[in-house]
Amino acid sequence: MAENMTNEQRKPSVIITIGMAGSGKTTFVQRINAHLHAQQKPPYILNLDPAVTQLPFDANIDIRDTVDYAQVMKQYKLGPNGGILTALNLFTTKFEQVLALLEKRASTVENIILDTPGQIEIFTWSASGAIITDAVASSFPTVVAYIIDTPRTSAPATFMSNMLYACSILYKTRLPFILVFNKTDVQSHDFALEWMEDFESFQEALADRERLDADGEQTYMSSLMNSMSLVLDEFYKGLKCVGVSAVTGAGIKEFFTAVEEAREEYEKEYVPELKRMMAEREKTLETFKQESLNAAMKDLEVDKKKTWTGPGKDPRADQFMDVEEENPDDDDGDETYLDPTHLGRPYINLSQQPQKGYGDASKWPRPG
Ligand SMILES: Nc1nc2c(ncn2[C@@H]2O[C@H](COP(=O)(O)OP(=O)(O)OP(=O)(O)O)[C@@H](O)[C@H]2O)c(=O)[nH]1
Repeated sequence: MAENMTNEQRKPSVIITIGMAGSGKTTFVQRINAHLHAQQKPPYILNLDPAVTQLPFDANIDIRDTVDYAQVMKQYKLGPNGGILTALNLFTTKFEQVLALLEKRASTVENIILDTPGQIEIFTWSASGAIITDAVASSFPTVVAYIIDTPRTSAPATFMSNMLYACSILYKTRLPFILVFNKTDVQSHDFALEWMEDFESFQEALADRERLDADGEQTYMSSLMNSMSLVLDEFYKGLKCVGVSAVTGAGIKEFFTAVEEAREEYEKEYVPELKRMMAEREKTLETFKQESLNAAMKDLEVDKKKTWTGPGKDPRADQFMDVEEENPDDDDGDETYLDPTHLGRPYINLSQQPQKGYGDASKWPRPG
């Protein structure tokens, strides 16, 4: 798909930067921004962190322009994390406008970068984070850049926790994933590559730090870590890894090579899955609509056939015939035949227009 596109048609890549607090997301965004500016290809940047006080780059769209995080905390009597989450939720209600702006700029930029809140779970485990991710991924080739603080991940247990977190995000978003080992100016990421490529070397690193219980047996923690590292071995297989230093700029070129590869993966794997999901959702919705309609018609039919045992003519007979022509202003108190609420189950309101925008889940399904 991507290969056939001319430059005019080529959509920008969206890079979503995610990482633990202090891993260097903002510095990394600043670095790739400088790199792209030096190549005369300025990116379009979205800041999604309402609590950041100073940004070392100019964001084209800044959540802080829309939502006053301090005011949100005060107004809703929230703590810092609740305030950030609520601010993000409020911003997400306007995300269709953000998408419209991105679409408008799509022909003039090659990269769109999202800087996410410092507290990783606010983006990765919130409905807003999922809506934003699905929305951009349904419109543009999107990759997740998972920023890792390399020096702080050099202990096997910490490394594994970080990888498990990365794994959970990968399975949640289903998007192409790049592990960005940051701060390589302080410590090289070679140890991580070795652990990821060679399962036994990681096992050895674990064994070096293994604590045995009083009987000289493996502790529960040690055996748990061994089992989990086996699971992760599978996860590492499809991953792209780069070592960078957001401070010195080392590895940034390699990062963009990885983005290019991830883009192809998006086209090959994410897009077909997205299309399949959309078609499936459309089909389910159609079936549900038809079933609701059939059920309503059947109920109507049953009622119609009920033998009238009262005196004189069946008073409902006229209503059955008049259903289509009925004047809504004639309130005779007995016009519930076509009101599906009496069925006591969800129904499709055929008169309701599909809701456009962020809430339209059928537009932004999540593959998988
Ligand atoms: N040595 C070194 N320090 C770095 C690098 N990248 C970031 N830092 C430092 O790491 C600290 C955190 O960097 P930030 O960019 O604020 O990290 P962040 O993930 O955006 O932080 P929050 O959003 O507040 O969670 C700062 O002191 C940076 O100077 C790097 O490549 N090398």
